[in-house]
Amino acid sequence: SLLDTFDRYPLTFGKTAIEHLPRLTEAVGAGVEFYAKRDDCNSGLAFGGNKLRKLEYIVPDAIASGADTLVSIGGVQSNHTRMVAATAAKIGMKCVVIQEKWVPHYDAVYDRVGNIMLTRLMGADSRLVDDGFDIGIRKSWEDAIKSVEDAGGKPYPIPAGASVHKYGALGYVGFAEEVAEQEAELGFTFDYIVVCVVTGSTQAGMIVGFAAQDRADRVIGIDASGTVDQTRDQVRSIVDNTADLVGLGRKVREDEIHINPDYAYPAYGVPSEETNDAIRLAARTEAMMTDPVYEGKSMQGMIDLARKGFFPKGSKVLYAHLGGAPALNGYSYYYKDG
Ligand SMILES: Cc1ncc(COP(=O)(O)O)c(CNC2(C(=O)O)CC2)c1O
Repeated sequence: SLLDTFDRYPLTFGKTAIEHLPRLTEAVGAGVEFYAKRDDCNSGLAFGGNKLRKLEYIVPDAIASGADTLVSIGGVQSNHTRMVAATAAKIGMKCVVIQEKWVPHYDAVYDRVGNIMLTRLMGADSRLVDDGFDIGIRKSWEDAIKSVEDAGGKPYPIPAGASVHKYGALGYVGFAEEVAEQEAELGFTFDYIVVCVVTGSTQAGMIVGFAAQDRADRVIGIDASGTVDQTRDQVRSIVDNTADLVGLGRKVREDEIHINPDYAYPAYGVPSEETNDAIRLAARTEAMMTDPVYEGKSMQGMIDLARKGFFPKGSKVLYAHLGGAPALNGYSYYYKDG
């Protein structure tokens, strides 16, 4: 394995299930077989999700550093900060998370349900800040790190989505290896993997992992940031850093990195009617819950691309479900009539 020399701190139940989605396949009727790999059901830690797969390779470094406080950042309904809070609770560290105003919302309960409620219940110090959406390094996060030091604590910084962290993509290198193992059991291989991309190390890890299997170009990223140039740059740099770190032995080519910008509209964290239609279709055909910020948009993209013939007839498409359902509670006004 490309990960033999890296320590992993178990935060998940191990291999995540791959399931066939026959009713969604039939409803879309594009001659493409849909499957899902359920990283949204990967752990008992506060409803799980993709960040726990990433954090398994970050926690050993945090413990080795002698830190006592994990410090991270996200939007008000960030899944990432919820999973950092869960990790801190599980490993016995304190947690400070910055929740920036990444989404122009109008629901009165947006900052007290879903992810931020879970984060608070797990004892994290969740600090609301008015700064807007940006996947980059933020002053609010740097100030939080300093505030922990000023209070005599030992902070361990984790950037947004744990993406630009040195080890931030290793978890999803492992995802690619896991898929190959499961394909051997299934007796077939997937033609495409569809994944939501925002801060980038989920898709970047998959690209490096699948590059070792000569199929990096089968990873189709669906941007949900709405700032796709910044996301693309970040994916590129994480791919290069991670390829070096794991010893891939070659550079991943530009034409092996696919990020589709067409489904992030109208803005980060704001679902379009088409996004909500995709959420409803997956819910009604497979009882599979996706969210209006992330997975609803990658589900919308996968369905639309299938309907447009992007995937050749007979293709087997694997949907990477990365989590996100708790945020639905901050968007109830969209679904009050079903
Ligand atoms: C459910 C879900 N699906 C996909 C993604 C995108 O993953 P990347 O950030 O690794 O590209 C997130 C991220 N969420 C962020 C957060 O703060 O929650 C990092 C942005 C996600 O939570």
